[in-house]
Amino acid sequence: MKILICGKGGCGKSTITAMLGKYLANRGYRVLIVDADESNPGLYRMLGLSKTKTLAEYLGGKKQVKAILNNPELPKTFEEIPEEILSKRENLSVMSIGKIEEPGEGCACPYGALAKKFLKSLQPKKEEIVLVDTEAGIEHFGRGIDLEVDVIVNVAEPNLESIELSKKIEGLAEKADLKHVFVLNKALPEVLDKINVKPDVVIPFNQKFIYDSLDGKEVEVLPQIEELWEIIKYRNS
Ligand SMILES: Nc1ncnc2c1ncn2[C@@H]1O[C@H](COP(=O)(O)OP(=O)(O)OP(=O)(O)O)[C@@H](O)[C@H]1O
Repeated sequence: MKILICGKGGCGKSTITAMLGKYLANRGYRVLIVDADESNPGLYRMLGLSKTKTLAEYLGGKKQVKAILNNPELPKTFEEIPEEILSKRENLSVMSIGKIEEPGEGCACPYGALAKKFLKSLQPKKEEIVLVDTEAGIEHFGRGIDLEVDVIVNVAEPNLESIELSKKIEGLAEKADLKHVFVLNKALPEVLDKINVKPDVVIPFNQKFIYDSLDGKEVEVLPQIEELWEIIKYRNS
């Protein structure tokens, strides 16, 4: 199964991706986390893993990626993914599509196109799960990355802008006939009375995440992730 995690900037996409990845790996699934956010540095830290070469670097850099996109030979199975782009712990792996590193290096579109082709090519087996952590906003819908996954996890935090964006994501997912799960993250007591949407899963505000982030520690899996996984499975059945 391929699952994409999206939402407004800072709503907790990487935190939820990391928690879900760790939870599923502990349950015995083979998990591949694909970092498709061209600017996000936090995901590897949250998993307690170190960074590796990106897929774009492995292919020879951005210029090379543009050429390869016309005729890509990309992995179809987990086994075909080059070891040097994977950071691993037991049955949990993480890889990155490509990062913006230099001022004036141009837009991230080639990385978006590469992410789409990579996800289209990769066909996970029954006990294999691919989790895609996207960049903030809805650019990935425009790029068609969402069309390559089975379920979308739409994350919002309790502020008007984040909830409005999640409603837009819900509308786009419905238009494209995509299965989706709505998660309200960083929820504070009584916040549900103040918002006009009903989340599938509510993840509470957890002060420990702030300290863990400052201390460079990996995230601990909250109990609500089990509920999230049950709903994902149900929506995908
Ligand atoms: N449930 C939570 N309670 C408290 N803090 C949280 C919670 N979830 C995430 N955070 C914190 O919010 C911040 C942003 O989280 P995260 O990096 O996961 O968001 P993101 O949506 O991936 O961000 P970006 O859009 O920059 O990629 C981090 O400091 C993280 O520790």
